[in-house]
Amino acid sequence: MKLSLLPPLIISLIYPCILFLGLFLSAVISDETKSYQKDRIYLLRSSNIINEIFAYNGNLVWFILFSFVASLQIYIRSHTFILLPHDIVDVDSKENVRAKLLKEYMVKFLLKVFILFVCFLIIDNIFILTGGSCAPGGATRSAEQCKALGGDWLGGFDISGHFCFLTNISLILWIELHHYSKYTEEEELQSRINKWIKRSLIVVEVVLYIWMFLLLVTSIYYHTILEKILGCIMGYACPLVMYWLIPNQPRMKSLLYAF
Ligand SMILES: CCCCCCCC/C=C\CCCCCCCC(=O)SCCNC(=O)CCNC(=O)[C@H](O)C(C)(C)COP(=O)(O)O
Ligand SMILES: Nc1ncnc2c1ncn2[C@@H]1O[C@H](COP(=O)(O)O)[C@@H](OP(=O)(O)O)[C@H]1O
Repeated sequence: MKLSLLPPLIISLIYPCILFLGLFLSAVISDETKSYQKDRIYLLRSSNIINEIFAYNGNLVWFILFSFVASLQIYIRSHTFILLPHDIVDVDSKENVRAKLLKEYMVKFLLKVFILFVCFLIIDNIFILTGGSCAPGGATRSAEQCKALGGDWLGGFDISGHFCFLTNISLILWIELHHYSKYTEEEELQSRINKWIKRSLIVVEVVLYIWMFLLLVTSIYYHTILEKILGCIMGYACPLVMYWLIPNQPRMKSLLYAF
């Protein structure tokens, strides 16, 4: 069963499930065992290559995958116009569809950047306000910049950036994959999709599963319970705005989206 065929509401339940599974495992595994495992098992360390590539460079990974899925949707939706008899659809409407969809995806990208910027502004300032800082003596108020400066982000209430970030970027891709799967199914286009596109979509889903794995590790081995729960809740900021708030505001939807 392809997860992307499930309704977005069902897909969005994946992340609380990962959180609570991790919280359960974290509760049944002793702190000594968790500490021993983090020291001995490479994939549980903060410096592991999967965390470095898919979390710390997650924005680049996400941008590549989002650009692919967006381009695919723009192509397939305007391509469907080409399949219709020209007396129904003229070239202008095909170009018009492409322009509208391009605008929609540029807006979605900007919204993701802006919403994550606000989320991490909140996370980092709560950390600072609760006594946290970048050590040694770093003046930065950003966890990301602190890490870039080689500092240690210590001492405050540290809402999980991994849960906030990876849940947001994953849900955007899951919902776009759902829109694509639903459209190709409705238009009976599956047989017309070449194997390279199908293989590329599998790569997108593999990355989504890698992000799920990272979040399970986060939930078992890192942070306090409340830091993870709040991080997971903040993980719904982008999908709520992009796929619920705007689509349910007709004027905003017509201004910002294609249809
Ligand atoms: C017309 C459409 C309307 C759109 C709305 C306005 C659009 C305007 C666009 C932008 C507005 C200005 C916003 C400024 C953006 C400046 C660029 C940024 O700073 S975006 C950065 C957001 N932050 C992230 O993406 C953080 C990613 N997080 C990480 O990489 C973290 O290191 C980690 C989560 C992987 C690990 O966290 P840590 O706590 O362990 O360090
Ligand atoms: N799945 C995971 N794998 C490895 N390290 C993780 C992780 N989830 C969180 N961490 C580490 O836990 C710390 C806080 O993460 P976050 O706030 O993003 O949830 C970060 O370590 P550092 O403090 O060494 O950067 C981060 O790398």
